[in-house]
Amino acid sequence: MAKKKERKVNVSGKPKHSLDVNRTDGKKDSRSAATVRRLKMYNTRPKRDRKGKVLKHEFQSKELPSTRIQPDRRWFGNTRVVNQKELEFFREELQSRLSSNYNVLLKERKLPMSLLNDHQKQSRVHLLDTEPFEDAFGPKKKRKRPKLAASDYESLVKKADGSQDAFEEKYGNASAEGSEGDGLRDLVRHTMFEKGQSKRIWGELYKVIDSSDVVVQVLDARDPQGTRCYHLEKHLKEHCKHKHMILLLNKCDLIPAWATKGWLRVLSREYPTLAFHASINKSFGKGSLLSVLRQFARLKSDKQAISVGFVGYPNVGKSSVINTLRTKNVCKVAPIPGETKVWQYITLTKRIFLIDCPGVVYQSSDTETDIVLKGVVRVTNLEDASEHIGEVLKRVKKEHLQRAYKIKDWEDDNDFLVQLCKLTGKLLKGGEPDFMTVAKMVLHDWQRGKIPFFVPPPRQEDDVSEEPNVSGIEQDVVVDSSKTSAAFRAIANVISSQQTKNVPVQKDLFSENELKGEASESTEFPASESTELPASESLELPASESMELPASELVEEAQLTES
Ligand SMILES: Nc1nc2c(ncn2[C@@H]2O[C@H](COP(=O)(O)OP(=O)(O)OP(=O)(O)O)[C@@H](O)[C@H]2O)c(=O)[nH]1
Repeated sequence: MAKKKERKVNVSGKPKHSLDVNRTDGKKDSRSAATVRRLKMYNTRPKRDRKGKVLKHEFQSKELPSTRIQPDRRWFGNTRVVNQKELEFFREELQSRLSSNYNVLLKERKLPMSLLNDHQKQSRVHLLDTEPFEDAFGPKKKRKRPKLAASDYESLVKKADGSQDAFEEKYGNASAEGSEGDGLRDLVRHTMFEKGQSKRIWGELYKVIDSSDVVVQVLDARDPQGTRCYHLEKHLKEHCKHKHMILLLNKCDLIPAWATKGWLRVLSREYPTLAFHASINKSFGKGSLLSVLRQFARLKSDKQAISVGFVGYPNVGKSSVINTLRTKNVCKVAPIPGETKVWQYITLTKRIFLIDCPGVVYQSSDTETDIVLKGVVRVTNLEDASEHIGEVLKRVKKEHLQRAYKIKDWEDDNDFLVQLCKLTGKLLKGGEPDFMTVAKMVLHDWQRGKIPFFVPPPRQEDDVSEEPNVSGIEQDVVVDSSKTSAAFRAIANVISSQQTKNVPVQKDLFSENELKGEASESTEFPASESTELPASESLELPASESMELPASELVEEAQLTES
């Protein structure tokens, strides 16, 4: 009889089995209970009949034994399955938040954004990049027939022609007109008219945007839409969804209060908008802007400090706004455009940094005169200033010009300049009128706001319900904390309360009628918002506006100009 093989005895008494939790085996790390459980799981095999059909499996559902779960590694990953309804709801909700300028996604990375962009991926399939033509479309093609909007080649060509015509009608004519209108002049346009458009300036702008959490777009209250940079807004919307943008209507002292309020209503439908008058001693809107910035700092509580970038057209008063906030001349200010050359960091409080940016102009169809009148070009550099005077005479009311220059009447711009030369004694040799000097004088006055001019806000009889969307500042979809919603509510309150304040106006610029202006005609402004202020008070600050920064919050100013 063969001797029974003796089992090896574990002399040490320590278990050695690989699936034993207590195994130490002389190694540093023993297997954890979870690892052992997992390893055991791999050992379970289904029970099959002779033909190989699964009869029973440990992981099979007891209620529905014949159901099998499709194996997929995603079951074990960090993913969630949602049904179509939930997905649609998510898409709609997020899309509406994204399209509103009052909402910002604070933590975009925590959202499955790819669910929104799925269709975009599909619409850009570059078939021939991945497959040879023969495989995709050849006679022995391996793929299904693509879905074409046309049944045969002719109708496809017809459709393509039709859409080309439609495109040309929409854009072609515009470009043709543009090139006709400007003609050769465009080619010889002085580089001076491309101020604020250079690569260097745009580089500065992008540096400021990249470093900012909140972007304040400063607009000239006299022509807010004309000094808006839509390109920048689009860029922020598309590429920097987590950055907040607010509009600041600066120089509101140069337009009647009803116009300021009208613009506030119109613009705040798109972005949170505040009115501002930059002045170190007698400012307006400083308190409101400071509290809005503080709320933004609260919103970004995960950061030590927030940076606020001031961007906008040249000469709209970006540096002046920063000086007003600091109650100190920390940035260079000048009545000429292009004073700020490089970006500049200013410390406002321990939690808020301000960044001044050089004025930026986006290429548009503006004529040379438009560019001059927007204050982009330095008047002293103009070769022929008198050619822009016609437009000034068109835009400014006659009574203002009569009052400013003491000229009673004129036939055209030439006659106006001749009379002005005589009145001011600007004559060349032989008594010839010095058009150049007086034209520059008028343009200087225009740029500095000495001749009253403003673009009135669009009328809004249409909708009472379409009140400024300040209440639209709601809590974010993602960060749904009470702190966030409190901050947004506070910002909304500041913005709406500013619309009921008395806006200071330089009274001597306008006639009584203009100051009352549309306000008296309009039913939109309640009596409490009357723009009427005693002359002595015309530039006084409302009590709540005289908000100073607490001394403790002010830290040493640090001007870090670009090295
Ligand atoms: N009346 C009035 N003038 C203002 C106001 N804010 C600024 N200004 C004037 O506008 C001019 C331009 O101001 P800046 O602060 O240099 O403008 P900027 O936008 O920094 O200009 P760049 O350096 O070209 O970018 C100065 O003469 C200011 O005095 C305002 O609220 N009211």
